[in-house]
Order: sequence, then C-alpha cells, then structure tokens
Amino acid sequence: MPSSVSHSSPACEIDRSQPAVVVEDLHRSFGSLKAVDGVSFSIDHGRVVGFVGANGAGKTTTMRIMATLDSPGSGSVSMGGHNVVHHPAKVRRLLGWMPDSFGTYEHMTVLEYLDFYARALGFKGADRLRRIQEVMDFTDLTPLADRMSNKMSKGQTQRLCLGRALLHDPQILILDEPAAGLDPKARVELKNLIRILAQEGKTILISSHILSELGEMCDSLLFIDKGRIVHHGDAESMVRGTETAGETMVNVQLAGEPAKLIEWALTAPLIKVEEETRRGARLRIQAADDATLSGVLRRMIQDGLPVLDFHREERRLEDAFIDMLGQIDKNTFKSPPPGGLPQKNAEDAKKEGL
Ligand SMILES: Nc1ncnc2c1ncn2[C@@H]1O[C@H](COP(=O)(O)OP(=O)(O)OP(=O)(O)O)[C@@H](O)[C@H]1O
Repeated sequence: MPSSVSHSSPACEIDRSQPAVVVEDLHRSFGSLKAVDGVSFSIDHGRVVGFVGANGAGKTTTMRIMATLDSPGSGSVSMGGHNVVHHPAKVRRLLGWMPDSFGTYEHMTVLEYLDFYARALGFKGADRLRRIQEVMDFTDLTPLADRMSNKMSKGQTQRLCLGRALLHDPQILILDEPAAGLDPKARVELKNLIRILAQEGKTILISSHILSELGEMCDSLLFIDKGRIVHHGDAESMVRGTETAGETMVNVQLAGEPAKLIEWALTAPLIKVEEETRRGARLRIQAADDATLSGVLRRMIQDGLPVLDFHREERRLEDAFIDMLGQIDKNTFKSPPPGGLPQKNAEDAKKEGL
C-alpha cells in the first residue's frame, strides 16, 4: 500500500491562524429532542480526535452540521476558518466526509464510481485519471477497479467510501463510524490508512464505539453524552481522571465452573463482580495494596476455588467512560443471595488481612 495520498493542487485556502475546527455552543433539536445541546470544542491542525458516545448521543448530528449537511439551531461551526453556514462551498472543498452508511450505485464499477465523483468535483482529463489512480492505490482498490461497487465486502466498501472522501485531497476529514461492521483484518487496514493520513498532517475527527482502538489512534478523545460534551482529553488522562483511589480491577480465571467464583465473590468482603467472563470474572477489589490483593488470592484458594489465573488489569477506557457517565450497569454489582454470608465492612476486612 502506498504511503501517501496527497495531491499537488491545494483543495481550498485554509486559515492556519485559528484551530482547524471550532465548534461553539452548538444546538440542534428535533422537535422537543435536544440532539445537540450546547456542544463546544476545537481541534488544532493535524490532530486526530476520537468522537465517542453511546447510540443517540449526538455524534452524527454534530458531524453532519460540521459537514454542511444540516444547519445548527444555534451556535457556530468553523472549519479551516470558514463558517459552515455562511461559506458551505469553501468548507466542502477542504472537507472529506465519510458517512456511517452510504449508497453505492448499481451497474457502476469502482473505477466508474470514483470517476463519477471526481468529475463532480471538477477534475478534468489526465489530472482526473491520475487522481483516481492515486486514490485507488492508496485505498488498495486498484485490483478491484472493475468490480461492481455494490458487490463488495464491507471492508472494501468502506475503503471505497474513504477513497471517495479523499478525491479532492481534503485537509480535514470527518469519519463517522468508519470501522463499524469491519472484521479485525479490515479494521487494521483502515487504521493503517488513517495513521498515514494523520502523518500527512490532516485533521481528523473520527467517531467509533471501539474505544480501545480510538485510544491508540487518536491524540485526544471527545466524549459526548445526551448532546453535551462531557470530556475532552487524551485517553490516559481520561483513564486516570476516573480512577477510583484505592481500587483495583483483577481478572480471575478458574479451571472449573466460573459460577463458583461469582458465588464466592458475592459473599466476599471488598469485592464486587464487574463483569462475568467465559472462564471467570473481572473483579473490582476495594484495595490497591499488595498485601490485601494477595490476601484475596489466598482466601480464594483456601475456599477451594481452582484459580488458574489472577492478575491486575490495566484500567480500560470503556470502564473509565462508563464510570464517568455514572452508568455502571447495576446488574453487575449483585447483592449477596438471601441467607448468604453478610458482607464485612471494608475496614474490618482490611484488619483481617483481606
Ligand atoms: N433527522 C432526525 N429526526 C429526528 N430525530 C433525529 C434525527 N437525527 C437524529 N435524531 C435523534 O437525535 C439524537 C442524536 O442522534 P445522532 O444520530 O446524532 O446520535 P449518534 O451519537 O450519532 O448515535 P449512533 O451512534 O447511534 O449513530 C437521537 O436521539 C436521534 O434519534
């Protein structure tokens, strides 16, 4: 795969005296529903920012306004120094938009599809053919040039959609869920393309539900919930910021029935079941010191649990996000069964070396 997809002619003038993207107090409602409710953020040139939020949080609505496809109720958005409402044509010239779903046309090959959009963008003659070839090489679509565009795999279709968005060599890219539905190999390929685009200095806003991948790929993460930005920072500070002092997440695997571990954890002091896993569970232990953690392991073994693996986990971005929103699924914090052993309080348990 080639290492670059830059084009010699600039797509549109871009004002570098201000951030590439500035969103200020953006609102957009559908009837009584406030889909975007006072969103503000900015993105510096050449940064890759992940846009994260639950279904219906307001990501697509925000991105569509940024891409000039919808109008704000109030507030303002400027892309490359151009206001999306006052100068949509300028914004479109410097912007590549990859929607979360897009239509391909029947009876149109990959080459014809890209050619159609290249013509619409004003490319002419040899320049157009050269540009299409550059984009097909970059997205690894050259071997598929004659393939019907509506008869491709999801990964190939996403590469075509990205290729279409790159034709005019935009400086800013907005990618809405580009990795959705891709298998692991296709996700890695897409991630590599995004990494190269980032190295070329493009400003990229990318939404996804796969937080761990976004954490690796992005300089910072923008978290949105119910139409409001709830955090903007790098993945590490996000994880640190939501860390609960004195807690440790431990992943435990058993040789036998995982249910035994869950049953045991329900009655054990200091321990909550964060998530049941195929062979055991992730446990949230209200302690961070070695003595207490080794005491927990000792107690498991004394109580006859066939422990195969017991290790501290790095805190996951998903956990941090859920904690931040205060949306921990209460079902994972099960109460002791009726008639079960009473929970000791944390202080008592610590005194007993647990
Ligand atoms: N055209 C529309 N008409 C009515 N409601 C809409 C419209 N577009 C979006 N909404 C609503 O606005 C809210 C935000 O939707 P949006 O698509 O922006 O969320 P999202 O974060 O992109 O979600 P997802 O991850 O599911 O794509 C949702 O409740 C959605 O149902």
